[in-house]
Amino acid sequence: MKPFENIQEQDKEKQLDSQEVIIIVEDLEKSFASNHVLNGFNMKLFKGENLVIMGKSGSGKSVMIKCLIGLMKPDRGVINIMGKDIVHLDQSSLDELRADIGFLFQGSALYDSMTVRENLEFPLRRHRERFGKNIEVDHMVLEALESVGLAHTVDLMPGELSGGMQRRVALARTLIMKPKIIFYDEPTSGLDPITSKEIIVLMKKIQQQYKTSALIITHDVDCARVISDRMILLVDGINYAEGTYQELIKVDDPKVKAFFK
Ligand SMILES: Nc1ncnc2c1ncn2[C@@H]1O[C@H](COP(=O)(O)OP(=O)(O)OP(=O)(O)O)[C@@H](O)[C@H]1O
Repeated sequence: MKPFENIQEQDKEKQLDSQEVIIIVEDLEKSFASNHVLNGFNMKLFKGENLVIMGKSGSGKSVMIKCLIGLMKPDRGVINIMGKDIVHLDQSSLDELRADIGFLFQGSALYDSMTVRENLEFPLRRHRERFGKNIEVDHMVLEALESVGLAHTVDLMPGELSGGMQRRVALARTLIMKPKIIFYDEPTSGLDPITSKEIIVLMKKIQQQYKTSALIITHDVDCARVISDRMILLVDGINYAEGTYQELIKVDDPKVKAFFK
């Protein structure tokens, strides 16, 4: 099946071509026996943008992310992140690169037996060399918590926080590493609409404050509408349609329409 194309998107592509590209994915293929999950997926993430990828359950979003972070080898294709060829990178270079990438995954839970402060200190201690000997741990912890509006929870245990607050602390734990790119996997899943909105607003604020580039996987159309500068719809293992939310909702193609019902 030929990917859906639209003229506005091609114009946008020309405009975006002048911007710095942070991630390039070309012709990505990944199969499990006869299950062809990715069939030539292409993607570019531009500096400073929030790119949303939507795909129905089982469409290969997690497989794609695993390939991007080097946890899974694609069968074919190019993955380049900040100039590094991920598919052929050795383990230590991969670890180094991953330190520049923040993750907020569904499973990125806090450590229940540690206070909020200890949870945030944990990645800092693991990557101490990244910030040098004289890092001001207390300051960094509070700064990260302040940016998610939760400085007052620093000495609480995760169990004393609501689900939404826990997710914000997990986000602070990601931010403390000063990532250049953030991967969000279903950032609003399991949250009520009001809390989801708070997280979405926060993600937008973080993009502006930290100048991060973000790849966001979500099923949440509201989240996609608010957060995305651009969207890719993953269908049949390819980037079936691309564009801004406003462009895509006008597309008269049944597979595209199915996303916005
Ligand atoms: N390690 C694996 N071995 C075999 N098949 C796999 C493996 N990982 C993923 N798959 C298959 O790849 C397909 C895509 O899975 P993936 O988890 O990427 O979907 P997804 O789009 O993230 O779905 P969801 O939105 O439900 O999380 C599925 O058919 C899944 O069974």
